Amino acid sequence: MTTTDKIHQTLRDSAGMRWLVLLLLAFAMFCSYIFMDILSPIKDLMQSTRGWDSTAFGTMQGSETFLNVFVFFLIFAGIILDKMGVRFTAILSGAVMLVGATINWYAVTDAFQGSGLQTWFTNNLNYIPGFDELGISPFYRGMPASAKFAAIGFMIFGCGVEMAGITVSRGIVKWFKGREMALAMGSEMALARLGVATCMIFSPVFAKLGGVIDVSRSVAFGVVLLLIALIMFIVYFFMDKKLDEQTGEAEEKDDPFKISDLGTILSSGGFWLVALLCVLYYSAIFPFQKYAVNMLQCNLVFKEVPTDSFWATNTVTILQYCIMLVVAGASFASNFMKKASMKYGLLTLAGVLLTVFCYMGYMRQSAETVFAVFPLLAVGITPILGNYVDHKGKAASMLMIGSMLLVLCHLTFAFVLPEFRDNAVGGVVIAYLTILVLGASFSLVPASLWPSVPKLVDAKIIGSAYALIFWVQNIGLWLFPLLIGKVLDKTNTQLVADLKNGVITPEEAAVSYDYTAPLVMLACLGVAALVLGFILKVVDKKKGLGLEEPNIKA
Ligand SMILES: N[C@@H](Cc1c[nH]cn1)C(=O)NCC(=O)O
Repeated sequence: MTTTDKIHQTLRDSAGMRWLVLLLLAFAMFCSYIFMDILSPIKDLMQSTRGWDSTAFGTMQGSETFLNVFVFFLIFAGIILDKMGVRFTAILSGAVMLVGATINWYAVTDAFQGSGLQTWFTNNLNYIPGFDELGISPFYRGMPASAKFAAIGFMIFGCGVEMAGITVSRGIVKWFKGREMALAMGSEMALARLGVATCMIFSPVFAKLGGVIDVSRSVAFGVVLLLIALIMFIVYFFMDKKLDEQTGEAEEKDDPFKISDLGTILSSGGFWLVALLCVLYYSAIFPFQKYAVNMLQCNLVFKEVPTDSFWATNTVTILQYCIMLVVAGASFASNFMKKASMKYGLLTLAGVLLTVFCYMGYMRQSAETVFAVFPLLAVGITPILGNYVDHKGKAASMLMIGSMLLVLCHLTFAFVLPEFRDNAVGGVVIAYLTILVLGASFSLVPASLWPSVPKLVDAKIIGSAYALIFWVQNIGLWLFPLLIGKVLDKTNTQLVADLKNGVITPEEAAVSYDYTAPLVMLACLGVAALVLGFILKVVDKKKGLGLEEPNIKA
């Protein structure tokens, strides 16, 4: 390398620095995905220790996207990102997530119980003029005070996490454009999926640590991770600043946000088809994730796990997690090295380890370790499918196959799994197979949906297009956790009455719900997504949108 080359080299030109930036951004997203579902695997404990019935749980979980949807925060986040640039918005989103998470944590601590704040929240926020009339209030009369206050924290966190999502994507484009961009995006998404598996496994471990149940420990674990995420964003800030000093470019000034962009995007028929497919598909996935562990608890018989010693309780769980890291590492290495033989060798290894993982989960027999395989398969195959779309295309077909698998899985959970309630082995096998197929669906759709957006809108307005799709998606992510909770309480009237009359304990009630109705509702979303996928394929053929074409043409 000559002296001139050295002078012109920026941080972005160094592969090590580029991947370090990706690690910082992806790890921050990993932490935020952990917090997003931190309460999901302990729904039963929220009911037995904090009195959150399914409606309270669902209302609190749905509140995450409330401000994004109804106060249009996601659109503002897009504007802030355009005006202030990636590094400022990254730190802002990290700080917003941390503030929201801390409020959320305080709401579920013992200190909140019996405090003046609890009394205030019990007597107030029962009615929000305007929102109540429309039936979209994030609070209701009789909602436990801890759930109301937690919902406020989760709303603030939700603003931060969606802002972080669009900021990280823009950051990856800034550092990887013209280089390994698809691999970088796939790896970031894979690490986010690993975050979901991490919280499914570790949230209950923290809540039950030492045999004493304390749900606030799980949330505290998430808060600490979000603090680390903020530190990651701060380190990114300095690296990004250095890059701009080296290139002499002003940040993001070439792509400012204009209101007229929204009109351009909204007038595209293809954009609407993809946005609607996105809201239908993700509404049947992310809200389901919040109830899945409890659904398994209600449908499967699990062995009692000893709680007297940490290692007796958690050795298998920790080993499972280590195997999961190996699977994720193998998938990443196979993509990074881009060698077919290496890829299949590592995939075989991942398959073998996955089998061991499932067997260990079966031995350990707990709902959260069974469900933890769901994001695991997505970790393994999302980057590979992304690579397939890049080189072979077929995105519209993959959207249809993904939706079809989704319908199949929800119907199996609704009608086949309950038939195996008294058959410990059969039930766990059906659960594992269905979760693995659902994981494959969760790889097919994101890997084909997100790269299709640039084919439908102009590159100049891609940031606004993603913000708008996330906004439409957030409507479903607000509505469906809430609807699942309400439908659960409405279709389990005997259980709700027995709990009220003291016939059963909160512990028994928490794991005795019949999930058939909510699962059928989610399967219907999948059917609607499938129909839209079919229409998209027809429109693509007629109008030549290029969705079935590869991204990289030889
Ligand atoms: N809207 C984002 C992040 C998210 C997840 N749950 C709630 N918000 C998103 O959809 N990201 C894409 C993905 O596939 O994770």
